[in-house]
This record gives sequence, structure tokens and C-alpha cells, in this order.
Amino acid sequence: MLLEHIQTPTDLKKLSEDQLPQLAEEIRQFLINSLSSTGGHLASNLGVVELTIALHYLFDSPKDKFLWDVGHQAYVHKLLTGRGDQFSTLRQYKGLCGFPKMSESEHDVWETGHSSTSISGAMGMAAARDILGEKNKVVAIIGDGALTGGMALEALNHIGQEQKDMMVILNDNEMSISPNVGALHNYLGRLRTHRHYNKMKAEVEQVLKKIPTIGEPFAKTLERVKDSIKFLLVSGVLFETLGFTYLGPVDGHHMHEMMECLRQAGNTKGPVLVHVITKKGQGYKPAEEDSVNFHGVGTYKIESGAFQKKKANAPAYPAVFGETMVKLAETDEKIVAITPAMITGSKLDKFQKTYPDRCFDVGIAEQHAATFAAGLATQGLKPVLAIYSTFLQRGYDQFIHDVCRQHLNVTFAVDRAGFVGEDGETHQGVYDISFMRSQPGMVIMMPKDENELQHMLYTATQYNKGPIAVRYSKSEGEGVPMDEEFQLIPIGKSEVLREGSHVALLAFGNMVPLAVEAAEQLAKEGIQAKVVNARFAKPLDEELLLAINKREMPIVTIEEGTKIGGFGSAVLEFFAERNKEQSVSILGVPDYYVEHGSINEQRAEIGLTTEGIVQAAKKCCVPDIQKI
Ligand SMILES: Cc1ncc(C[n+]2csc(CCOP(=O)(O)OP(=O)(O)O)c2C)c(N)n1
Ligand SMILES: CC(=O)[C@@H](O)[C@H](O)COP(=O)(O)O
Ligand SMILES: [Mg+2]
Repeated sequence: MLLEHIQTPTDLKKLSEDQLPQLAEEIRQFLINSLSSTGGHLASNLGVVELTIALHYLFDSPKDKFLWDVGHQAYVHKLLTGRGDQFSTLRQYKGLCGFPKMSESEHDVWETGHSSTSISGAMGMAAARDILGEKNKVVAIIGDGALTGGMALEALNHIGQEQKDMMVILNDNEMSISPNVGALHNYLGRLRTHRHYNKMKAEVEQVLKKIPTIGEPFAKTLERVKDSIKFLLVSGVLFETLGFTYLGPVDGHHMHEMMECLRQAGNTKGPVLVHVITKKGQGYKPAEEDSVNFHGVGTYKIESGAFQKKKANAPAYPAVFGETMVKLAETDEKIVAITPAMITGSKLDKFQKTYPDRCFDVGIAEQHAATFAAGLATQGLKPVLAIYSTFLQRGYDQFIHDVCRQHLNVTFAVDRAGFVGEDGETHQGVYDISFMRSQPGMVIMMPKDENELQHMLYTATQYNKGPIAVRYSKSEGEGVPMDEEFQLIPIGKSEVLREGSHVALLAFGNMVPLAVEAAEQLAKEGIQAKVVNARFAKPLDEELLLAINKREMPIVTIEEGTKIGGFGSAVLEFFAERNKEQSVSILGVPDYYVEHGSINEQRAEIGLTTEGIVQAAKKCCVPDIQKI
């Protein structure tokens, strides 16, 4: 066994090149075994085994900087940098992070989770190196999916101008989470299919050069002719025009070929783009055949690839979203759906199949997605942008500048709102209430359960006074029955679930069930809590708030979102603006990044639990009640 003797890249370099394919095989088996019980991003990592070995074998991390785009494919990198013994804790609370993490290793020089940032980061490191007069390589490793992210192209554009010595390794497996999309993807396809062109050209040159006297000059002429043809038809002309030396395409699973290509890249001045062709899920048949479902897996049986239990926290709400969208579109032909590369995660597959002309997967392009939605809305259509809370952050200016400011009728179906569990701090959907609330006229809803989600989606597509957001969590749902008919929810109106006179629990969205439980516990201690399903973080139910204030009841607000500028802040502002005395305790995400673990562990860490609500209510009840 070779892998067990590798704790650092120095250990790796002691191997002969001939031993590397065996090491690759051992790493593959390790990943397949380990992730069968922890889950994780299996398929992407199986695709970069040889590439990662070659990079650590040829270059000198951490002096040479490796930046893993998205970072979900950095498990092999972690294995080769001394973290193999931590893989049993992968993506678990206080365990190994599923993405690069500086606090874990000096070899993790750049933290990722959101896509398309590696090339910009690499350019920054290359520019800094040159200013500081240092000598080291800088390598961004980016997938074909991540390359559809606009900022990746911004970075390529800048690098081409600056001509820094650096490498961009394009890991092209034709897949994003789903099959990759876009014109760039089609272009890469032409390069992929013509990779045999290079081989054929080299063979012809070899033969010609053997012909005495005329052979050499003829070969050169032919070279020029062929290069111009290649340049026009199949070369990395896009990248070469941007000022990169384009190398490849190279077989990313052929260790020797890749080593040769990376050596050449390492000896090439200026920016180099190495086009590596890999297979997502390489070496594990179930993942090769279904890399979509093996992109991010829960636990599975190794022999068959059968998933043992749904991915941790299999969310209930996206399925309701997907079903509701199909129903709504049946009777409203103006409804169109947009997803930035998350068609399966957002459960828009059925909508895409049913209404292919009204479903747009724009690739990993959240900025474009938001402004594209704005464009659709200007023409009277009803775009529904299905977007994870955390990824909406990528389209924030477009949200403000193109949608809100123009008061366009765009529905934001903000999925994975709140804690997301194992993906951790880069993916927590805890800022959207705060960053959306700042926009004049914005409407922000969150359902207490799956049934209310369908009504909120219906309400949003009927609403025509500007943008509206329905956020829903990664919770496993409440399993409530679904009404047959859609109901309109009056904008800004809350729902009182339980009357009480000692304290008012204003719960937003998926926090409502916790508040109901807390009220039942409080009642056992003689404290009568009023429980309100807030439904809206904007606009607030002013009538309800004033009535609570009039009865001098303390308020506890509860939201799975940052306390800074969230729903609780809105309630505080409401009373402050009216110079009203009012006790408000805000339960929410404190001012720090909550790391990976299960959703329940994350909630427990910050006291966003039934017990946490009980304690907060007791603390703010009127003094004589506290004696109870
Ligand atoms: C800004 C942003 N949007 C969406 C995602 C979700 N996401 C994670 S991986 C992925 C696909 C990445 O495809 P690619 O870069 O080709 O990597 P592969 O998994 O094929 O190795 C997507 C869309 C993300 N991480 N960041
Ligand atoms: C790495 C990445 O950003 C995605 O794969 C993300 O992990 C998907 O999240 P869900 O599993 O919640 O769809
Ligand atoms: Mg890919």
C-alpha cells in the first residue's frame, strides 16, 4: 500500500512515476469506501485523482499555490496533505471541512465553496508574487461548470492583459452538477473531440521529417498550414486570443500524458491554460453512470451504489416547489422558470421536461440569471428565479439594480434558506432576509410548512407590484397535508396560531413549529405565550405589532437568519420609528460564521431550539411571572 505512507507531498515525491497509477487506484478505493459512510462530493473527486497527484508530484505546495475552484473536489488534495485520518469526520460537526480550509492545512491557500473564484484569487497571488519579488507557481484548478461563472471570464480577461506567469487547469468533464450548458461548453466539446487531431498531426510530422531534403521544409510548410487550420477550427483559439498558451486537450486519467503536459505548462512563460479531459465519477461505475446523483451523495452501498439513506437533511420544500411550479404553469402561460445550474437541487426537472421552452438553465451565472429575469419581466412574463439563498449573494447587485429599482415582477424562490448543514459556512443561507429587506418595496415571505409554501408561490405569481421573495429552508418539512386549491395570502398579514398574554413569540417561516412547541412547554410553567406565524419579514403586520405593544407584551422574534438586519431587526425598527417602548428579544444567527455539521447541530450551537425559545421567553416575561 502506497497511500498509507503519504502524509505530505514530500512523501509523494519519493515514489517513482511508475508507481503513481497504483497510488491513484488506492486513492480511488479509499474515497469510494470512506464516502460510502460519510457522504460527500464523490463524483467530482474521483475525476481529479490523477490530476491532483500530478500537481503535487511536479510542483511544490504550499510554496506553489493551488486554488481549487468550488473546492468540492479537494478531497484528494486533502488526502495528499496529511488529512487522510480525518476523513471519517468529513463534513461532520467539528470534523473535516468538505471544502479547502486554511485552518486545516498550510496547503489550503484559498477557501472556496462558491464557484468561479479561483482564477481571480490566483491572479491576485501571481500579482502579489511579482510585486514582492518572489518565485513560485500559481495554479487555479477550475471545472467546466465553474468556467461558466462570469467572474471566471473577468479574470481570464484581466490575466490575458497582464501576462503573469500562472496556470489555469481546466478540468473538463462535460458536467456541472447536471450536464453542463452554454456556448462555451459546446466550444470545449469541439476541442475535446479534436484532441486526436494533435496526435495525428504529430505522427504526420514525424513521418515527413524522415524524408531526406524536402521532408523538413515540407513539414514546416505543412505545419504552418495545419496550424492555421487548427487555429481556425479546433485550437484553444478562444484562450489563445485572450493571451493564454493553450495546452491540450490532455487525457486527465493518463498519468504519463498528463505529467508531460503539466511539465510543459510549468516551463511555459506567461499565462497557460491546460485543458484536461476527465470523467466525473471515474473508476466507480455507479458514479460514472449517474454523476448527477453522485455529485453530492449521502451514504451508499459500495457494491451496488444504492443510496442507503437520503442525503443528510433531504429537504422537503424543493419537491413542493417543483410540483407547484408545474401546476401554476398549467394555468398561467406567463410563468417561466430560471435556474443557475441547480436544476436537480431546485427540483425543476419536471418543469423542464413539461415546459422546456419556459425553463432556462443559465449555467453557474447568478448575476445573469437575475438580470435575465428582469428582462423577461419587462415584457410582461412572470419569471420565477429558483436560487439557493447563498448563491443569490452572487447576484446581489443585479437583484438591486435591475430588479428592485425597476420594481419588476420577479419572483425569487429562495431555496436552502437558513442553515444548510454539511456544506457549512460558505453555503449557509442566513443573509438573504437582511440583504433583501434593504430594498424599497421588496416583499419577503417564508412558509411555516410545505402547504403554506404552495400558497405563497401562488401568491407571488399573482403579485404584480414589484419583486417578491419566497424563502424556504433545507428542513425536512412538517409532513402536513396539502390543500387541493391554492389560496392567496394577504400581503403583510401574519397568522395568530395561539393566543397568550404574557409573551408574544413572532416566528418566521420554519421556526414556527419550534415556537409552537415552546409555547406548549411555557404553558406548563404557567406562562401563556402568543404564537404568531409572521409569514412576512417585509412588509410587517403593523396592526398586529401595535396590538401587542398596546398590551405591553414582551416580544421574542425567531428566525433562521442573521440577527443583523433580519426579521427581528425589522420589528425593533418598527417600534423605534414610532418611539414606542417595546421589549424585543431577537433569536437568530449571531454575528459569526457557523461551520459545517448537521442543521440541528448548527441550531443547537446558537440556541435556535425549542429550549432556546423557552429560555428567551422566560427571561423577558414580566418579573412576577418569572417567580413562577
Ligand atoms: C456561485 C455558485 N453557484 C452554484 C454552485 C453550486 N455548484 C457546486 S459544484 C457545481 C458544479 C461545478 O461544476 P464543475 O466546475 O464542472 O465541477 P465538477 O463537479 O464537474 O468537477 C455547482 C453548480 C456553487 N458552488 N457556487
Ligand atoms: C458544492 C456545491 O456548492 C453544491 O454541490 C452544493 O453542495 C449543493 O447543495 P445541495 O446538496 O443542498 O443541493
Ligand atoms: Mg465539470
